[in-house]
Amino acid sequence: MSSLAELREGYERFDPCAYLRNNYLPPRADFSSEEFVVPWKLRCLADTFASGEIRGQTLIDVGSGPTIYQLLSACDHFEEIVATDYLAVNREELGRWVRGDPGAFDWSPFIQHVCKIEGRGEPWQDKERRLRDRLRRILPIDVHRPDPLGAPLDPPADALLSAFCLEAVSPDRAAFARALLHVGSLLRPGGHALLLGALGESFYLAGPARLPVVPLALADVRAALAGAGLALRELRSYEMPPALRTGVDDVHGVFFAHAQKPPQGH
Ligand SMILES: C[S@@+](CC[C@H](N)C(=O)[O-])C[C@H]1O[C@@H](n2cnc3c(N)ncnc32)[C@H](O)[C@@H]1O
Ligand SMILES: O=S(=O)(c1ccc2c(c1)CN[C@@H](CF)C2)N1CCSCC1
Repeated sequence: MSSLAELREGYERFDPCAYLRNNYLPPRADFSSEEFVVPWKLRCLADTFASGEIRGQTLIDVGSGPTIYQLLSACDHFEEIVATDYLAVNREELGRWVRGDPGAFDWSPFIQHVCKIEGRGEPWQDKERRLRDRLRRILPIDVHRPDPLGAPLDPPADALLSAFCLEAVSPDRAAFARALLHVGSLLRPGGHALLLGALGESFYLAGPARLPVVPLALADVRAALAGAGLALRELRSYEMPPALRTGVDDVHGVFFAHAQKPPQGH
């Protein structure tokens, strides 16, 4: 079993470029069929935001890493997007994309796919510009702290999103549940939490880093949400096809959870 110290040491070797190459370029970045993981994951988010129920001033993304795909549907429904990560190298990579620096990762295939499935005929450049305009803060975070940002978010977020973070930074299921409780404190009463994550994964590679992951089942996700006082609205899962098991990790599936913090006084 890993420890927090081992995890922190592992993340000091995390290479954002290798991580992006492993997960966000072909074969995993395959948009050709709804059966592949990218369309499934982006559709989960697009469908959830399409209702219009989840909206407000601020959405916080916990453990953003060097990626922005997870924010493409959200950015139409919040005035401000706050990205967060533990590593400066990831916050710097996000900053390069926001500024449109040369050499920043090209997310255009993901932006084009989201515009296609949202079905409004929106030019992908418009969505790219809107996310760049609304992604205004990129903050350090540690989900193992009761106050993950070091100070309360004022005002609390109207929505929280987190993708492939909590299980990838927790040594065991109890730590995963505690981390969810900690980040839940960033959310206002009545706010929505959207979680994407790995099922049955025990490790992943990011260049010289080999990171331990706590292998989760759907029951563990349910239990952690309940323990964090978040009422489950929807829980979906996807089985990773053999073609997408490329050796960069041993992920078996992906989950998508939509939960809600009870309104004040409940
Ligand atoms: C597997 S990556 C997920 C990145 C991105 N959200 C995605 O969907 O691909 C996990 C992220 O958690 C970050 N991380 C590591 N330790 C953390 C901690 N204690 N608190 C918050 N984030 C942490 C890492 O820097 C990394 O960017
Ligand atoms: O599901 S993915 O293949 C994916 C995306 C990210 C990750 C994994 C899998 C599994 N290992 C995680 C380590 F924490 C990170 N995917 C990559 C293309 S876009 C949709 C998400």
